[in-house]
Amino acid sequence: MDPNDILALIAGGGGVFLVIGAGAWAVLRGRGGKSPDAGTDDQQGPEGTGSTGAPTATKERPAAPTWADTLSAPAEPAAPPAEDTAAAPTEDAPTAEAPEQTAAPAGDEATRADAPTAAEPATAAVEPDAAEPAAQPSAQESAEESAPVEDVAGTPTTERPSVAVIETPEAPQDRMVRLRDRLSRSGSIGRGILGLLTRSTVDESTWDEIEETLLLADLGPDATDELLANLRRRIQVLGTEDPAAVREVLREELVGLVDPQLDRRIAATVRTAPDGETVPSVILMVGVNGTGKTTTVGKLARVLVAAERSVVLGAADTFRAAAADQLATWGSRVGVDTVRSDKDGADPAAVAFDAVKQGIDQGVDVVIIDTAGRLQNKKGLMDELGKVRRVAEKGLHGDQVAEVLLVIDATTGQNGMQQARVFSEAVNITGIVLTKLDGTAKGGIVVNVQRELGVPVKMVGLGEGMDDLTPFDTYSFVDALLGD
Ligand SMILES: Nc1nc2c(ncn2[C@@H]2O[C@H](COP(=O)(O)OP(=O)(O)OP(=O)(O)O)[C@@H](O)[C@H]2O)c(=O)[nH]1
Repeated sequence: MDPNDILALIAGGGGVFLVIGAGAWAVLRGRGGKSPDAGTDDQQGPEGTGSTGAPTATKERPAAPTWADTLSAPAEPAAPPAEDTAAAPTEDAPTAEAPEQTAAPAGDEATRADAPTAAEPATAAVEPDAAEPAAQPSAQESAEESAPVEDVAGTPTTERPSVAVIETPEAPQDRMVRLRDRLSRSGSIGRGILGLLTRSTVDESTWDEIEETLLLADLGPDATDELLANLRRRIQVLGTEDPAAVREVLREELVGLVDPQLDRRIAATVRTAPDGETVPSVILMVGVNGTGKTTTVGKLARVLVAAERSVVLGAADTFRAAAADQLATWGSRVGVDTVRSDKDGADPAAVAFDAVKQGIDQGVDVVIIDTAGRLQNKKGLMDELGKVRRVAEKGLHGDQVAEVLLVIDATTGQNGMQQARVFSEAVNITGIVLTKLDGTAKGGIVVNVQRELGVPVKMVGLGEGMDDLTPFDTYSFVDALLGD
């Protein structure tokens, strides 16, 4: 992106925060050169400037990440495939291991872009499990090995798009502007709290009201306690006479909670498998039915096509017959093939296998697999998602699924959080897509879900439209919460 465009974007979004220092600008320019799509319009680096992430260090505001930044996760697989079910916890013992692994290390974002570490989200969630090495397949795997997948899948078919009607997705900058608009329209945590904090007297009942506001906004108890403690401390020193200063304190604290340091990139290019073969990045889309999985797969396919990545879609949501049609329609609009079964209720794992196979045969960058979310209990969910993943990986020449993105409906509050927990215990999630953020005033769920699952929100859905998907940007999000 042209530097003037970046400035225009920032200035258009929030004059209050026009504090881009020369250092931040230099970092932005420097990181632009590392974009894999250098020379295109979208060259700023990912959010986070290499600052420590402490609230007081967030005055500088880097430009929002573009799709080019977001689709730039390291392409090389770091480890042999893991066994999901081996690592999965029992019904009574929720796991806490995924969170630490997937948070990006604090430090220089620009360095990480060039030198991926094992702790990065694109690879960390598929670390080998010592208890059950991939070289010793389980009984379940052996059974899967001996059963030809076509038997359970029906005949795999590929829905080929008509070439005449391929659409061009909207530019990323426009999405950012809409993100701000829609969030600020849907109400704001920040405005309510600011009103309370700038009262002439901020007493205990005021703090109680602030706490209630934060909890109602789905921030979650831990983050609420932390924010309250920090605000109390800082407001005590600062006083409440200067509304602009109070607002800045609140902004800094919210930015710290949302955490600009998290690595929100998505693996979306071909990778070299352990045996030297070139394979696509496989993205598994999981989540409860109705959260927006199929829609998000369609939107993401558009984004990828706009970024000149080749894509195959896998309709592994075989529970709902219309889901495959829905997916094929999305694909056809941007010239992307959809692999599906001709049999209702076919084995989703077999469809995933076929999609990966076709992706490899066609030499595409990305295979996105849509899954069903209708599972009665955690055991069923683990079995199904574990199998989809394992079978998809059978064709990957020793590589692993690159991303498992959990789609969460932001309007579902605590219910959505509970579902998110179950999914993250069933399969190692590498990132979250928060949909329907356009329809809720409860933006606090971003903080809550990141803390709870230990993985970053990577994208947000802002409507039912084809281009209503955007990379998540901490600073735009916090500005939107604060309102203008
Ligand atoms: N407002 C809004 N609606 C959305 C968003 N994302 C998806 N939807 C809508 O949510 C509804 C469900 O979306 P689907 O993509 O079918 O959900 P799914 O998770 O695939 O559901 P199943 O196929 O039943 O598992 C549709 O009406 C979508 O248009 C969003 O970001 N904002």
